[in-house]
Amino acid sequence: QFHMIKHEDLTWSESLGQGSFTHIFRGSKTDQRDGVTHSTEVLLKVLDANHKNCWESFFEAASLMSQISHKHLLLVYGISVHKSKNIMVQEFVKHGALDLYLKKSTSVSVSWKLDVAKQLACALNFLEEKNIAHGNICAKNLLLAREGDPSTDNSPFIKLSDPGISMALLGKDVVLDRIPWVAPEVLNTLEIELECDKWSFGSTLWEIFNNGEAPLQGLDPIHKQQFYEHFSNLPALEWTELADLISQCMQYQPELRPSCRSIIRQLNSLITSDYEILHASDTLPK
Ligand SMILES: N#Cc1ccc(Nc2nc(N)cc(-n3ccc(CO)n3)n2)cc1
Repeated sequence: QFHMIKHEDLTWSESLGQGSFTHIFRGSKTDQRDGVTHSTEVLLKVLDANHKNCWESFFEAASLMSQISHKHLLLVYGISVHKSKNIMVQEFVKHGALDLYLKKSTSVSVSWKLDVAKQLACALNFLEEKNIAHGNICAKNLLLAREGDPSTDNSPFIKLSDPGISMALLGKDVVLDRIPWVAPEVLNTLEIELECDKWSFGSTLWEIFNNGEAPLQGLDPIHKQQFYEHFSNLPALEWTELADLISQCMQYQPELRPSCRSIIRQLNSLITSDYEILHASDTLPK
């Protein structure tokens, strides 16, 4: 169910960082189509050699992304296995991960952030309709394909990345480090259900409206675990309507979390105009 890409058709460029048990590199792939050689810029995601036992889960995550296609889901061209290297070949998304982009950009507008939130909600709605749980929703896994330009007011465009290695195979320390994105019930079951993605969506909303700042970033794993044991909530955003949506998503009882349709409806009803005017100070152009 996968397109296999020959290793000799891949060119490797610089390292772009790492994820859980993976390294990512910029690169390119060449392929012949009707006798013509095409070279495409790609993102090469390599599974660490010392986590080779995770290769099924690594490729399962990729196959999830290539069995279904949606404008806000990352395109996976295929996989390449060479000696001990397991490689996922993804479309190269121009502006990279949203968390880094938000940290770098001094001020993106409230409507820009809402637009990104709506796109993520649409991607989740699409997955929910197919009864597919993603399991790793966070700003680091939102990729910015188009910046959107404040002056011409054209909007950003994001793509949701692959979920990566499944929770069951990640160590407890990695799972604890994913607090508060990982839903509380997952700590016991290590199983990902649709409701888990709603919890993660709430945490990702918090990140987006806190300019990419990671929630609970200062806490060590023990204190992160206590955050759940004490049924704590993230600090509320000033924008109460948005803070309400985040707390609906981040309810400890999974069945009480809103459907994607409800999330989309609530996002659409958030009036950016008065909020933007009320808080014009923190959205001044750079
Ligand atoms: N400077 C810079 C820069 C870095 C990366 C890209 N592009 C890209 N394309 C993808 N398909 C996936 C990713 N990812 C980045 C983190 C993750 C974790 O999941 N993925 N980055 C573009 C610019």
